[in-house]
Amino acid sequence: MNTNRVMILGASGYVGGELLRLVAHHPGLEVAFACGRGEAGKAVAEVHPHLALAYPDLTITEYDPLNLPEVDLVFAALPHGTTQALAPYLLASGKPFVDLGADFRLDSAEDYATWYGEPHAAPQHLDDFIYGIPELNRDAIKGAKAVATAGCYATAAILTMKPLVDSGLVEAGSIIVNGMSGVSGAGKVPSPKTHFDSVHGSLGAYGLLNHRHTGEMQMALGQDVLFNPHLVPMDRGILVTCTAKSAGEGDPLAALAEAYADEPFIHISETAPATKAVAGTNAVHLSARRCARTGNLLALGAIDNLGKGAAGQMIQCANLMLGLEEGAGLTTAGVWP
Ligand SMILES: NC(=O)C1=CN([C@@H]2O[C@H](COP(=O)(O)OP(=O)(O)OC[C@H]3O[C@@H](n4cnc5c(N)ncnc54)[C@H](OP(=O)(O)O)[C@@H]3O)[C@@H](O)[C@H]2O)C=CC1
Ligand SMILES: CC(=O)N[C@@H](CCC(=O)OP(=O)(O)O)C(=O)O
Repeated sequence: MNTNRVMILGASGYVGGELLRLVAHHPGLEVAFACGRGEAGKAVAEVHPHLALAYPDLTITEYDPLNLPEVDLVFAALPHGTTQALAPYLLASGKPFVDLGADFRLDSAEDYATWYGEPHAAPQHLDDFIYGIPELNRDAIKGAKAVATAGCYATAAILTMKPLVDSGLVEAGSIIVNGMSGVSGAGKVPSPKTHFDSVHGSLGAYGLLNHRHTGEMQMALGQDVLFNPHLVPMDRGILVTCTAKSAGEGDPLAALAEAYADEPFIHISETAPATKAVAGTNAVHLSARRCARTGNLLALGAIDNLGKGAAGQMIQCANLMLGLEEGAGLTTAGVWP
């Protein structure tokens, strides 16, 4: 397999660290530049000690969007808003670009303003990006120069509910997504809400009624969604427990099995999924059933927020864009316990 040289923007962050970890074992990618901001000048082994053996000589560097080096693909795992300023340069360079921030995920500048509370700074480039969930948009991603990979909660909720919606099993507007995330979903910089003392031994809801991932869920599912996120005292993982009123008699588990029969990263089971089984992987574990008493639908999905919810999905998209095998570098099995 040819080796493609990649540049990682945000390499000193949590997702950037996960990208570095996955690229270290990828047969078709190698890290040419690992870029950061405040951590520039430090060794990768200092910023990410778990990667010391994989990258003994690599240093985090600054980057200049006006002088992008010769690379085969750019990954960006930067705070929301940052790539709106970078996109014009990256797109002009013609280099394949996989973005993880929310800047180019939504269909319109109006939707972005609704969910992010600020005007979009580069609305002319919204149409240049394909929404990055390969199980939904594989062919479009293959031909894309720029992909905006989905948010972590959104990935879990969309993959869990879309087959049920597409099979006509869901009464429109009745979907409720209860999402539970590990604290790494909030990035590496602690806040009063993510401080150890706030999270340890506690479970709380946040972002009620207006969490920004609701917009992505509604865009992909084509109907209103009530999304209830919760912060869980664990490092990694997202579980979504979704309910909806039933609009048909079909079996929701069969709908999942049929929709994802050929999907290498999706595992369907009668057993309710849990986050630990997907930790460190690109796997999506799904289950669904109908409540015999109420007739309501229940569907569950588990992913690693840093894996399929972030770096894993970015690499899956990059593989498609570069013409590599879709699962290259993503075959890691989980760990247990
Ligand atoms: N964590 C998760 O599970 C998921 C995160 N995301 C999204 O991915 C992106 C990255 O998340 P995450 O890795 O958790 O965040 P972190 O806070 O852990 O890392 C942010 C990275 O961006 C760099 N950075 C910060 N501010 C700027 C800036 N103004 N200009 C350039 N670089 C900057 C930091 O560099 P330095 O530290 O050197 O200053 C660091 O490398 C975010 O948009 C996030 O919403 C999406 C899905 C899941
Ligand atoms: C636990 C936690 O705080 N999770 C983040 C998840 C979103 C995120 O990381 O951003 P993306 O939109 O890029 O996925 C949050 O609720 O804001």
